[in-house]
Amino acid sequence: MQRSLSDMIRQGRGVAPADLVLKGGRVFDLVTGDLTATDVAICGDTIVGIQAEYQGAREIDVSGRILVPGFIDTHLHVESSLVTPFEFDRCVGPRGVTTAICDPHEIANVCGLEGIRWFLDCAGHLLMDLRVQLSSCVPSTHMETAGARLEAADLVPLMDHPKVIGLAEFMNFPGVLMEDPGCLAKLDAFRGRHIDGHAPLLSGRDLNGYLAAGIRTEHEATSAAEAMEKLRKGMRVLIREGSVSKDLHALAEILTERHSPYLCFCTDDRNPLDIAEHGHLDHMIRTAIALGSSPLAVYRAASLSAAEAFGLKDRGLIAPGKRADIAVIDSLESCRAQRVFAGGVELTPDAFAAREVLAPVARASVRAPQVTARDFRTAGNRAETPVIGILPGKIITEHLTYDIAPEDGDKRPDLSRDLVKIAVIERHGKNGNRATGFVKGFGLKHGAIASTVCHDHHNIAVVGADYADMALAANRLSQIEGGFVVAEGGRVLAELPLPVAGLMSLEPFERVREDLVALRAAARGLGVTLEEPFLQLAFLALPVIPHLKITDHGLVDVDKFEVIG
Ligand SMILES: Nc1ncnc2[nH]cnc12
Ligand SMILES: [Mn+2]
Repeated sequence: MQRSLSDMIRQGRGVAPADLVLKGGRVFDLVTGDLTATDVAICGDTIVGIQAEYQGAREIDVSGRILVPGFIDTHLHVESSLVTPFEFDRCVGPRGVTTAICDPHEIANVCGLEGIRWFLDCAGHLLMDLRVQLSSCVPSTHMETAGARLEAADLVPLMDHPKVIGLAEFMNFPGVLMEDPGCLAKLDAFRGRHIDGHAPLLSGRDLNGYLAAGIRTEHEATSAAEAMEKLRKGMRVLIREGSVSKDLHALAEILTERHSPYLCFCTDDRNPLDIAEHGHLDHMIRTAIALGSSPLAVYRAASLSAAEAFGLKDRGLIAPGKRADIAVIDSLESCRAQRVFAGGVELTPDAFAAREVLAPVARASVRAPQVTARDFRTAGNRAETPVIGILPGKIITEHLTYDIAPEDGDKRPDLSRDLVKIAVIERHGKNGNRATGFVKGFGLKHGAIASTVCHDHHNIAVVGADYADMALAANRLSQIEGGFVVAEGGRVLAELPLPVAGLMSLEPFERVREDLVALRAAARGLGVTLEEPFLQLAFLALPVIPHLKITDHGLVDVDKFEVIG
């Protein structure tokens, strides 16, 4: 909690004992790169003294440890962790993540402002500092049916909320370039404020036009060349390592000390299984150093550069006057957090247990039509068929074309060519739309997988080799308030209910991790070869990521920005 100025001045000067002193450690100085042996004096939520000896009302011995500024995830969707903000706080805080800048457009696509307000309310009860950007593109385009629509007038009343930094990722980049009135109204309302970007593969003059609109960051860069063009044009590049989008290896070469002030880290969408198995930003730090980036460059990206990119001047260094966000780690290279302090509060099980947990919103959010096997037939008299090509570890898909000859009026899955059926079913109770298509890359040989996590409109996505199993999996989602289902031979093999908006579980993150292990095993039993099939499925519906996607309106050629069938 915040102490008086007099208390902080006295404790910083050492004329009064500090509230807390971390003694005997070495601080990693992200300005000079030095590792300096020093006590760290903390008064309330603020660091007040370093590079001197201090006494404290409470003293913790951190001898042999290294102290680094708390890590900042600069772009994520908490919903993609599949747990509530409270469980997300408890899951990643102890790994050193003390600030997270989220875009709640997933829940906003289901229940609009109610979801954003719930996130803002939750943010006031967490130990980490969760900042909530205002979702700029709900729905992401005109080519999908979402549960809500947000215009500039909906967002402006929230723009000065203390937990709001600015406008969240402006994904509808075609809408910006085409001067869509709704897009321009939002950009105008937030003019001069922080606006996050999302412009995968956009370059040249069109990128210049997009940036001229005041958009400042990019987390969708998937190659070093793309990232360098965007750095050179003044964007902050947020290097991403999520559960599906894994760009760290491709971008590690640009993570130099020279570029590090303009580079940050983010996860975007990372589930509790990957967090448990590999880590969160701590995983990115370990990996980036192992790939050859210097610790100075890497820890700057994880904290100081992020703080400066988002105007969070009160953090990013272990220095007097900064928030007491501190990770006590074993070594720079392994980055295993031994103790973590957020705003001077140590992140312990008791501290998490003492939080007031708010009741969820958006229950019973699945209002989809019941479907039958017949609903998955794909009519068509031309054999030439567009097919979504999956690129493992990417959310960018290929626009493939295969000849699939209709049989008794239906284009059926062809497992010999790994061409399986995909469908999207509108589930917000708006119009009952259903669209079908083909996808290559799952490896699926039997059964079906269904999900209400279906970026970003979060309708029902179902992929399968058997229509009856597809119907069973899709209909089961209505019974469990949404989530993931694996079905085969007329039976549900595994499921993970996500009753909050059809996106988040009410269970502890440890339980969700266990359920994900069972789901992935069940999916592998169907022949699925993808490491993360559920999020990979979820992204096949996102019409602001090139090249071919599918929504409840039909197949979307993202490059042409139109529904093609
Ligand atoms: N959840 C998400 N929504 C929109 N664009 C994304 N790119 C990666 N993750 C995304
Ligand atoms: Mn994005």
